Amino acid sequence: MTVQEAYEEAKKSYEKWGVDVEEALRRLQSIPISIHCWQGDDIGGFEVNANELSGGIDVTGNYPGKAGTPEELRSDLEKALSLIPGQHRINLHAIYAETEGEVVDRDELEPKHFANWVNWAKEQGLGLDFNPTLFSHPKAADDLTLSHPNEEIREFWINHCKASRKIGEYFGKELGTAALTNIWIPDGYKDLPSDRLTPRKRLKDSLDRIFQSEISENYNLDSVESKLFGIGSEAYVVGSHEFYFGYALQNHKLCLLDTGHFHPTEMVSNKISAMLMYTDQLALHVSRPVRWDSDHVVLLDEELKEIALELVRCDALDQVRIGLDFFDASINRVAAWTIGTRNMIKALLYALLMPNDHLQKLQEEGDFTERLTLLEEFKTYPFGAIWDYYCSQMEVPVKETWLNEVRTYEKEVLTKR
Ligand SMILES: C[C@H](O)[C@H](O)[C@@H](O)C(=O)CO
Ligand SMILES: [Mn+2]
Repeated sequence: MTVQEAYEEAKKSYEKWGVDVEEALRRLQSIPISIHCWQGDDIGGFEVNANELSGGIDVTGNYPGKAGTPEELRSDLEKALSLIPGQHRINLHAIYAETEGEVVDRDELEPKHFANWVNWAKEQGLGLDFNPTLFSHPKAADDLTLSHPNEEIREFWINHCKASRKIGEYFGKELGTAALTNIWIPDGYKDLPSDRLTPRKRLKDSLDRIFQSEISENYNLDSVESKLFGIGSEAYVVGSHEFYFGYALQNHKLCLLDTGHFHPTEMVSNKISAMLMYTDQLALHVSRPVRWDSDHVVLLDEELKEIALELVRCDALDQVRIGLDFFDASINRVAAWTIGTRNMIKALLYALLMPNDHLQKLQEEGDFTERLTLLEEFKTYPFGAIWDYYCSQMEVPVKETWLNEVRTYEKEVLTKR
């Protein structure tokens, strides 16, 4: 059976339940995923005086072929993008600035240091998102930044975040699509704090100062990313979920939920509808924690499907900025991007193909037997045939054939680095 024939058959099964498959595919095509550039070089970046990775995050593995220059990173991204259906965004960190050999400290970064990224994004038809980098720097050596008791250090990081918002604004203006500039800080303590409040007061003050200058939301949106713990901040994290959700609500910012930043049994899928009662925009870092915030490559697992289902059921696809955040150096990095991003898109397709209106009605009527029956039976509906057809329509490889392209790229490009 051809991909087309399998699709036609599969389509009929979904249509029996009133699912508009063509509309689902049209909708899927319009959802951009923000792909994190840092999977390509183990969060190394291109600073002239680069420092060791810090901030309580870690990349494990030593797979050969890591990108060592901006050109290599862009080439690897292009390869991954050629295997992923749809038009997407690339998420950059400040450490990916290109300063032509000049040492430019982070508080002095300017839009011009990202001009090559912008030109490349224009050529590729991509949007760009941004993150100030508040780790891997001598002024973050003690893993304290925006909550630092030393005013000079805190000021340095405030200025870095202000500079970052201007870079986000520049992306938005140049590319015609608002950048999301996301602040994540490592601040916290390894052991029990004797004062939880004072660092949080300082963080709030820092954020107020960072966001003082108005930037049009047509160009830049700001998000704040919470965390539960990191390596070296096991006992206390200043920017906790409650802290940032409150801040985001009060200051009209986006609260960013990283799926690896909660207790192991606490599910982000269960938070989306609750938070959307009080805010009209959210952001996600989809990751995969294994025992801890390990940032494994995203799988098409139950939680990923549940997140996608929530976005569809809440009609929130235009309200939630979907970004990825994983870094695995134990496998081919282009394959890591491809697997994780294809899985995110697959989960969205899975959710769009559910008879959601009917399932909602069943719940309202109290028919939990049919609700459970359908939720389970749809797991084995011929979703794969629709996915294959989507890939072929979007001119990317069908099924696992994309791996041949990665293998060829590895042989011809990556192993020669
Ligand atoms: C590199 C990223 O900014 C970082 O992973 C951050 O988003 C995070 O999740 C830290 O745990
Ligand atoms: Mn994250």
